Amino acid sequence: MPLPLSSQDLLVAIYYGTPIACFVYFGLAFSFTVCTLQTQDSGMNRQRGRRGLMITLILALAATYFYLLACTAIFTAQSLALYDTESPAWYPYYPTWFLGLVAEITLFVLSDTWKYPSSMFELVCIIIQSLRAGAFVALPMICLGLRGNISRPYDNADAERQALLSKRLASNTASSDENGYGSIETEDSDTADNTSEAGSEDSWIAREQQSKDAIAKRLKENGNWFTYLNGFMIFLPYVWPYQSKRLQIRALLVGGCLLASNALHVLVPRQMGKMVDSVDAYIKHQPGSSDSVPNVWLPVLGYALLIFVSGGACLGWLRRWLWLPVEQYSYDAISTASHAHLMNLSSDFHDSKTSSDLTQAISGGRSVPNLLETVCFEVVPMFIDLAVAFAFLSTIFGPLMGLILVVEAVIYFYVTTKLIAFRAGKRREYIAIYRKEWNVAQQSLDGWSTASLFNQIKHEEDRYSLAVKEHMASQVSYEMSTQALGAVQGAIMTLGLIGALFLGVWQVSRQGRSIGNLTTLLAYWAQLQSPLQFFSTILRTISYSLMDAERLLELFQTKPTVIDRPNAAPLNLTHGEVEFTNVSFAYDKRKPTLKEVSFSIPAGKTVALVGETGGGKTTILKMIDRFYDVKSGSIKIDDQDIRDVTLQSLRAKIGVVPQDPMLFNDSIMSNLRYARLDATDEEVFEACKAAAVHDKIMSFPDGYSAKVGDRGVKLSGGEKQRVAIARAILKKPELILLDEATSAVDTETEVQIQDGLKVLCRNRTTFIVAHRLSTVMRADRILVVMNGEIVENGSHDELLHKDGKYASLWSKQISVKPNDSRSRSKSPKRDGDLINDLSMTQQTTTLSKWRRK
Ligand SMILES: Nc1ncnc2c1ncn2[C@@H]1O[C@H](COP(=O)(O)OP(=O)(O)OP(=O)(O)O)[C@@H](O)[C@H]1O
Repeated sequence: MPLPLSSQDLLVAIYYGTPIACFVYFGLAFSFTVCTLQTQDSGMNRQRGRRGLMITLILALAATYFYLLACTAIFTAQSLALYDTESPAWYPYYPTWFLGLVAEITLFVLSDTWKYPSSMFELVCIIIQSLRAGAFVALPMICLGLRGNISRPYDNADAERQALLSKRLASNTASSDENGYGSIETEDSDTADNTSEAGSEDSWIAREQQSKDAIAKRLKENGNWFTYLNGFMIFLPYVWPYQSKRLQIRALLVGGCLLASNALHVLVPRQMGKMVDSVDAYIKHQPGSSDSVPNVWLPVLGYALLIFVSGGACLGWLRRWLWLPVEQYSYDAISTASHAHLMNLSSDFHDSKTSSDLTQAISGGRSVPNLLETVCFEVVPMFIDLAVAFAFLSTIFGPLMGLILVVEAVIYFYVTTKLIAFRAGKRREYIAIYRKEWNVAQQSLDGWSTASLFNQIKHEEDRYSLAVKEHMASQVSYEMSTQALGAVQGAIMTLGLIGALFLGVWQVSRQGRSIGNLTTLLAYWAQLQSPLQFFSTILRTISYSLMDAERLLELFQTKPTVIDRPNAAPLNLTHGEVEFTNVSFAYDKRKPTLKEVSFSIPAGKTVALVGETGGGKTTILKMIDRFYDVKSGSIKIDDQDIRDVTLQSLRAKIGVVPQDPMLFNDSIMSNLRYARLDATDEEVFEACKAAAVHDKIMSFPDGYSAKVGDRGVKLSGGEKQRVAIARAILKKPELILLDEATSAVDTETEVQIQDGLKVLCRNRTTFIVAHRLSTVMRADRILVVMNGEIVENGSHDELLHKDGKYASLWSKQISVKPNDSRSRSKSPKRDGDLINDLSMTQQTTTLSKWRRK
């Protein structure tokens, strides 16, 4: 019985509309769950059997729809999503099953064939339709059964919005074979366990893992990708030129160029089709017919024009020209901001980072503009291209052609993402082995003299040769996995092209479509493949840029711990009296470094800090120039708490000679002038003479212009220390901190330096840290620092008299026991020298004198 027209229309509408509605709904809802990290609960993986049943049922559904590609696509996508998601949120699934059920029942009822099945085929169709309806009912029931089982042991309210990261990323504890959706599917996402293993050996891998963990942690805290990405808004002022209208216009014009490129991606193949059609019409034109002769040159000109506009000579060039200043603006803004931020962070930050961490943090500054450029210039145009292509191909060749494209793209993206994750393990292994080879080479070359001394050159050769072989083997494995990725991608694209060609050729040969249309299809299809080919590169760029951006964000969120208080005044240093009151401090709160340290140093006096190594002497100096702030208590200079004065004014008044002076890789002159940039050459020479280093410098072939090498490696330890002393003298500070300033010089040079130091320290409050007690015995006050406490305080004579810790240290240094009776001569006379290495006889005499008293 023929159906009324309205029922026919309804049938067609349901037949085609339902899969489209399901496709759109599932796509959007699933994407939303991914972006908001929504999951059901973590108990789902215990129900693997039932989940497997659901996946099988959905795949069977997909297979039964072989004649309706959209349905096959949607149910295949559902089963893949379910397979990939450990704890899925179900709302993207239920409505599609419900719609499927309603559509099946409606089609079943309206088609009437169930009443009078006229053939075996129709009977089979009825049975399949019934089974499908049954599956649509069974699926939610299995699902509800799962939820019922899960809700018992788990608190659903809490679990409802758990982050669906792969376990490793989310918690950094358990390992998981599967990546949850919502996780960052980076190249390395499946090889975390290897990472932690290699991490201890390879800082690069460890750093990468740290960034991933940071991303996972912040993602979990934020609850969804939108808020997570919103965290990067802190960088917006550095990326978007707020201050410059000119640059803003340029950026907008670049957007225009991109849209023009999208349009040209359609127009060029379309024009090619027109060109072919015009040539075809020209060939077919009958001489003498009433139709005008088709113009073949106009379409050619049009095509040539479009090709020119879309090429690097026009649009490409224009886009680059417009964008370059914007790119430079963001590079300038973000690099200088991150450098300035780093330079203003406090000691606790700098002490905890390696120099490569810090330089990477600055170079990572490019990551944010990179990320934005990749998304704006590659990802967004690629998706616009695909959307336009879907619309264009569906219009010209019908919805089936559009569907072929969508299916190809979805499969391509899915498989590429999975294969990239697989390849990541190989890549990590390859990089680790490559770096190992490099390390072996470097170590053996660096250790050439040791290898020669121990006659191990052959051993080093074998070691390197083995490392090269391992490298080669791993390269084969990595290259093959890369080729496999390319091969699978190529196969998917070829299958897509074959599908499109079959449909196109069929339409041209059987449905009278023009040959130009086929040309358009071929050209357009080929053009669409190129952005897809770069998808894996884009994915990797995004993944690395995101990691770098995360590091940069962490850096920007780190605040300096030592800062000027509001209304801090400049330090008014009149005399230089220093007072510590109950100062406590700890680098790590689990282990106190200074405990209730109190002492007072009158203006212009010299105080020496002595005691066991690691006792806290250097820390006391670091507290004075506020490399760290006290945790409790206070430090006052001339009655001003140093936390109430500006950092700049405090450090301007202090001259430091550190334990291990750091010199810049520049000339000696530049290093010396660093103390006072406007110092004249004569002043520098005077300072160097005072530090007994002038003659030494003059003996270098390049004199003061000699380069000191990285961190001053080209100078001996003693030369470096003397340059550091000269630098401190040049600064003309009012308070002086000498941290084992002469530990690396010989006794003779030390005697030379003492004159310079005498000049430097005269009438200035001076702190000296020293291990050689003979160098500080003339100090006005000696503080013995043990385990973070001042255990003794007094002059050299007083402390020897006390017969305590200092006396014991002194006796050890001069190799006599406290009650040794060998020495009975007189104490050395005070000559006012600050630093003086006494002869052994003198030292022994001094101690013995006090023992006798
Ligand atoms: N930046 C830091 N972070 C963590 N701990 C630190 C840091 N600097 C020093 N320490 C620890 O603090 C303690 C005191 O160190 P400090 O350098 O003040 O000792 P010191 O008395 O000067 O030793 P030395 O005579 O060997 O120079 C030591 O246990 C040291 O390991």
